[in-house]
Amino acid sequence: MANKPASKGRKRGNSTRHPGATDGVKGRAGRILAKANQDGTYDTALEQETAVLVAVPDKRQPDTQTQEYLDELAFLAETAGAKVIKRFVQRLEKPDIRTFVGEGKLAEIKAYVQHQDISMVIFDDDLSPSQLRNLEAELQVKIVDRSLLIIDIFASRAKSATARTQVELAQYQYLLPRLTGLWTHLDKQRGGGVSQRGPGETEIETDRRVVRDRIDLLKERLKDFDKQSNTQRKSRGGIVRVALVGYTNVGKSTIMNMLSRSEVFAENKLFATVDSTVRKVVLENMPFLLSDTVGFIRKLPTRLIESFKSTLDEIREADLLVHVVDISHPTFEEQIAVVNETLKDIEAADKPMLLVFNKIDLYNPETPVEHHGGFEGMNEDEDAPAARPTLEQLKATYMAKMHDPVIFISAQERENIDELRALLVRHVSAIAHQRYPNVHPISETEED
Ligand SMILES: Nc1nc2c(ncn2[C@@H]2O[C@H](COP(=O)(O)OP(=O)(O)OP(=O)(O)O)[C@@H](O)[C@H]2O)c(=O)[nH]1
Ligand SMILES: [Mg+2]
Repeated sequence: MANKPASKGRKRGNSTRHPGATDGVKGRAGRILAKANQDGTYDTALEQETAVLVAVPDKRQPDTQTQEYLDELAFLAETAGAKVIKRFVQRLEKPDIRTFVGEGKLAEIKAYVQHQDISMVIFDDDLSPSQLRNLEAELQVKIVDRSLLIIDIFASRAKSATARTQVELAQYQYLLPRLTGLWTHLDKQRGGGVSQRGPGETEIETDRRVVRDRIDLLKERLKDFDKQSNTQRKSRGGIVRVALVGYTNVGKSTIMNMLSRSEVFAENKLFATVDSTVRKVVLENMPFLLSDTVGFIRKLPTRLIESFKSTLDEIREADLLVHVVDISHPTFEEQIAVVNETLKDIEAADKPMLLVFNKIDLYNPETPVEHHGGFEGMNEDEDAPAARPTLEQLKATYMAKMHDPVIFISAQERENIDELRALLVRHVSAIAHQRYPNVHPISETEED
């Protein structure tokens, strides 16, 4: 499958490549933290990589929020297999155009990285190609930005041919604008070859062409997958389609498993699900298709959204969305907003929706809120801890404020699950009756 160009005599680094990566652009479209096996599967990194995180919030962003964003970045890094050793924060009106952080902070990070033998520096934002280059040259370690980290996790999780192709497309699209001569110093470091030189402009041009060709090929391949899945979807007939959507790690797969008694991979890591899974569920004689989809996250790279079009079609074509929220998460309100924004981006925002607040077993009003703007009525810009509302207060607030139906459950502790089922049946039936006014639900015996 690989479209391998003749090597230009440049020495190969460690083969941390995506199976489809081209030799000419070695390593760059590969996983940053894990090695691809011969069979195309991935091992987690053999030696644990150590990382420092860097955030450059603007001056108005409260500290607690910065820390929460960094908590999430640390969780992402951990999911990708790296151990976070330290966090650096620099408040700036706007990031430095050349090196993202200012000169002094850069020197501080450099000293730390060298002294502690850190293997990578992870930025909570996306870096421009030139910032990335300058930082690599300056810090002499792997530089990872938020997009690359997320794409890397997706790469380790994607199982189906479609998801793998989508990830590979995202990898090459990320890589293309970043192909420049200065990339090679890292390989020099790794390989240590004395005679290594950076590639000349011609080689870079060749690399770019190879990558562009690859992108075209992957897009073509995805079109074919699209055709196949369109046919598949048509063959599903007029059965009502429900999609579980939500921020990553909120419990979508757990709910899917519970409702469909299937075994979808659920785990306390970000992006446990990258492939979408569709199951037929029958509740109270009402059949419908339930799909579990990839979780959303703050600053999900748009490229990734674009390349995951086929996966996101499950959401786009659903009749009903079940928006799952982790109510125990300190920033759950922001997560709701991120999900709604992403739904808008993929043009799926105007669908009927049920809002399911999950993990009520973990919700504890005693835990002080140590961040800004988590709840109704809190001062958005106050850093001072405030009391959390009780679950009852939250329920009352949300029932009153949302125009979508709202339900509070614990998928893990099986709390309020019958109510969730009843709510689903009610809404699915309404859609089915609207579609086929004269057809009554099938009985269990007729099913299948
Ligand atoms: N305490 C508690 N944990 C839960 C509940 N529901 C799910 N979890 C846990 O939350 C973690 C994430 O659950 P998943 O079902 O994988 O979440 P997801 O939304 O599918 O996540 P992604 O696929 O990564 O987007 C797992 O460790 C679950 O066991 C719940 O009601 N209470
Ligand atoms: Mg999942």
